[in-house]
Amino acid sequence: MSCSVNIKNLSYEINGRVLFENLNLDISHKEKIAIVGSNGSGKSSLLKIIAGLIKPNKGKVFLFHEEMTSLKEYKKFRNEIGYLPQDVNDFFLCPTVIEDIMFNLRAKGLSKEEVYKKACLMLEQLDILPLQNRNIFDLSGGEQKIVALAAILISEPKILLLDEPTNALDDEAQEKIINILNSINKSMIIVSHHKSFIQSLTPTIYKLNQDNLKRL
Ligand SMILES: Nc1ncnc2c1ncn2[C@@H]1O[C@H](COP(=O)(O)OP(=O)(O)OP(=O)(O)O)[C@@H](O)[C@H]1O
Repeated sequence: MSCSVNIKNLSYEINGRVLFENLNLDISHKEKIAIVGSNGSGKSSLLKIIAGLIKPNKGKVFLFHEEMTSLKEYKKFRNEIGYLPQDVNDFFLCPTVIEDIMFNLRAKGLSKEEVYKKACLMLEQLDILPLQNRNIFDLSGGEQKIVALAAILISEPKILLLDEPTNALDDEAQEKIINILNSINKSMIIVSHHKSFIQSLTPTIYKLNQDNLKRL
């Protein structure tokens, strides 16, 4: 089976505390998996390693069968990975919602008109079109989370790494996110404490527990 992400014997420790050791995980092309685990077990750290934001102490990460030997190596896959951090405060690059959502596609050289149309469509899909001219930093935490997700989804990355995507979202917004993520046929790793949310997205759930990943 073709794999998007392969993790081999990954170990990570921070401040002398081992978060995981010799961890292995394979995520197939277009497979969705969820990772659960108690607070501080290392779920966000694992996602950051896969996203190329921090380096593991040991082990290998392969993206699309290519080994990521250094953080620099991730550059060529920047457009293929959509990483939603748990805390989106530092995520945004532009002051207004519409500018931020348009940023990546504009940077790729697409015309302003084309990108604006796509951005409005994405905002409409997520039911946040009225927010388009708002200053991002005036938005609520939940609104910011949906805007960040819109900014990721518009670039159509091949792998989505979503850290607590429903954190701070009301029931209606959660339902919308579930529908959108279910309609996307991409590889996804979803970290969440929200059981029913996870179950509505994937039957493949792993628990990060006592240094290793166990399939539930
Ligand atoms: N930059 C850092 N400096 C020091 N300690 C860190 C750092 N990043 C993470 N940690 C520690 O590593 C441990 C794992 O953190 P991580 O955020 O990966 O856990 P988590 O499973 O995602 O937790 P939660 O479910 O609470 O979000 C925690 O004890 C955290 O305090």
